[in-house]
Amino acid sequence: MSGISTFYGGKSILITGATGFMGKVLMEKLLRTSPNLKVLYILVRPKAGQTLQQRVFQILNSKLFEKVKEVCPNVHEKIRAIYADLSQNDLAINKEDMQELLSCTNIVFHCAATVRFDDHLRHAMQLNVIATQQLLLMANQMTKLEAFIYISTAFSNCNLKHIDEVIYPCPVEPKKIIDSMEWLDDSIIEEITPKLIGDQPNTYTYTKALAEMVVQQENGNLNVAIVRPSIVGPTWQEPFPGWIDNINGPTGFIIAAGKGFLRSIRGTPMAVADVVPVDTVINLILAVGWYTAVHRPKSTLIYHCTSGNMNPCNWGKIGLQVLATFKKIPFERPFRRPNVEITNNSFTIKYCNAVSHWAPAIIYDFYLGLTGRKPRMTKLMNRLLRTNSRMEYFLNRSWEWSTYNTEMLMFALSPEDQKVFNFDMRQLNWIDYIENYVLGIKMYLLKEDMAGIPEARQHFKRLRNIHYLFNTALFLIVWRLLIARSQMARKVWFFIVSFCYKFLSYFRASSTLKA
Ligand SMILES: CCCCCCCCCCCCCCCCCCCC(=O)SCCNC(=O)CCNC(=O)[C@H](O)C(C)(C)COP(=O)(O)OP(=O)(O)OC[C@H]1O[C@@H](n2cnc3c(N)ncnc32)[C@H](O)[C@@H]1OP(=O)(O)O
Ligand SMILES: NC(=O)C1=CN([C@@H]2O[C@H](COP(=O)(O)OP(=O)(O)OC[C@H]3O[C@@H](n4cnc5c(N)ncnc54)[C@H](OP(=O)(O)O)[C@@H]3O)[C@@H](O)[C@H]2O)C=CC1
Repeated sequence: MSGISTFYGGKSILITGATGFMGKVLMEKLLRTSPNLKVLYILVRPKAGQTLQQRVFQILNSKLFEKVKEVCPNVHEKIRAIYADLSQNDLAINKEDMQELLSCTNIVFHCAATVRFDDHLRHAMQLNVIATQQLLLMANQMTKLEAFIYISTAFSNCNLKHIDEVIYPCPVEPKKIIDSMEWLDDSIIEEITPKLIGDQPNTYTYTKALAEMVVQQENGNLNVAIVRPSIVGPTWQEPFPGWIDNINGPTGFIIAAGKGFLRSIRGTPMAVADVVPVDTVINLILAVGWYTAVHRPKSTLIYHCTSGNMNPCNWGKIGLQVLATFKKIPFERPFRRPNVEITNNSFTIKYCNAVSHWAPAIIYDFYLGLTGRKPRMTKLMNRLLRTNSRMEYFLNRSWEWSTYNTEMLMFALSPEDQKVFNFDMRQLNWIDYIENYVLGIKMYLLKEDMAGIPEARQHFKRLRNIHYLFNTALFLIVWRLLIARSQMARKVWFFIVSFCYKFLSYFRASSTLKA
């Protein structure tokens, strides 16, 4: 039996962000490997017209939880959804619930955050920093608490090139920024944001760095650890490969490429693509929870969950593999044949933007307008290019993260735990992973039927033929115009035709002689 699974048995565990991408995988793994855990408290807010219960019901009835139900049929009873809104100062948890949390919780996994790069600093501060402070305040009053695990990001110090598993001080103390949020109005905050965030690329990485400082400063005597994953991708192995449910990070680009909207991405092909599978991240988080509670390290340990140092891949390779996979597993009804170049060449970018992005979008919108439908392609193109510009910072740089603590933890695990809670990135085969990534997007995000693949392949062939036909026609038209207007073009044309004629005559003569 796995020691980590046994450890979580009988425990009351509080998870924030359980309805998010990583939170769902965290709940799934906990319930599947420790079905005898006491209770999972999850802090949830109502959303999109759904109550807390409806949201939980929907999650538990999704494909992700199918295996859990086999080992833990009473899974619904194990989850206690508690109303909370992390954007409110007291987290909006009612008194009775608060009492129960304070007296029963053994472990806290704090995953909730706003992961938008361009959030208003006030909102990002509230969610990522102030809510973390509030949770620490609660944690300090939890009588049975064994460990508090904060999920940060490997990019919280992306202004540095080499990042160690330490907390780096921020230029302005988090407390000062928190205080200033109370009296500064939104427009002033907007004005001073670039100055405050300094060499951080956005409010997300900035507030995650501040939150780490808050965790360090306000942890009292708690057993605290911080996990820093890099770019989290779909599941690698568990509960099945390729599961994903949002379009963050590279996923949105893969969809836009597969549907034929996106033809070029501004980035450096050789830059390291530090993607880590979500199940690997969750395995590390659970191992960290166990280690922190059982071994009680004297200081706050930080664990990097990255791939670049152990098993690097770059954006260029990912792009090529994604394109190769589209041939095997095409998306349905693409706008054009998928073909993407990741480049920093400004001529190529400008050419692609004009010819491959804006021109088809404008023509298509014109066609939609003519046929009485609402134009939408130029709007979509605008958003895609804006998203690319927001991600550019991460697509043009490579970082080195040290992973001593993560490696130390790997050795601290029993052989059984190393298997059940595997976070060894060296074992990842990128080709298989990317293939499952594309497949997962098709099945779980786009909800396309696999039975439609032969038809999609036919559609691809038609698009390819249209592409060749269009290019040939374009070439002939341009050439015809050139010949009509330029003496030089006529000479070149005459030379090519006479060369071909001579070559053919020579070929025919030599074959007649042989016969
Ligand atoms: C052959 C293809 C090969 C492809 C491979 C190469 C691709 C390389 C991509 C590399 C990306 C690198 C990312 C690195 C990130 C590292 C940072 C650290 C990791 C983390 O800790 S955080 C988790 C990740 N966070 C995010 O990914 C950002 C979240 N999103 C945002 O911040 C905002 O959405 C964004 C991108 C700033 C856009 O904001 P805005 O313009 O206000 O638009 P909306 O949010 O309202 O969305 C509008 C529209 O766009 C869709 N959308 C959102 N995100 C993406 C996306 N990543 N790709 C494509 N489309 C996206 C969104 O759904 C909306 O569509 P609607 O139709 O609903 O209007
Ligand atoms: N995904 C990635 O690539 C990476 C993520 N991380 C970190 O991992 C953690 C989880 O990320 P991920 O799962 O991708 O993020 P998601 O955006 O998928 O999930 C965010 C979670 O936070 C919750 N949340 C947001 N606002 C509130 C609020 N006001 N009140 C209550 N809950 C709220 C969301 O709830 P709701 O469903 O109601 O919106 C959701 O459950 C974050 O801390 C992030 O910084 C770190 C590195 C990379």
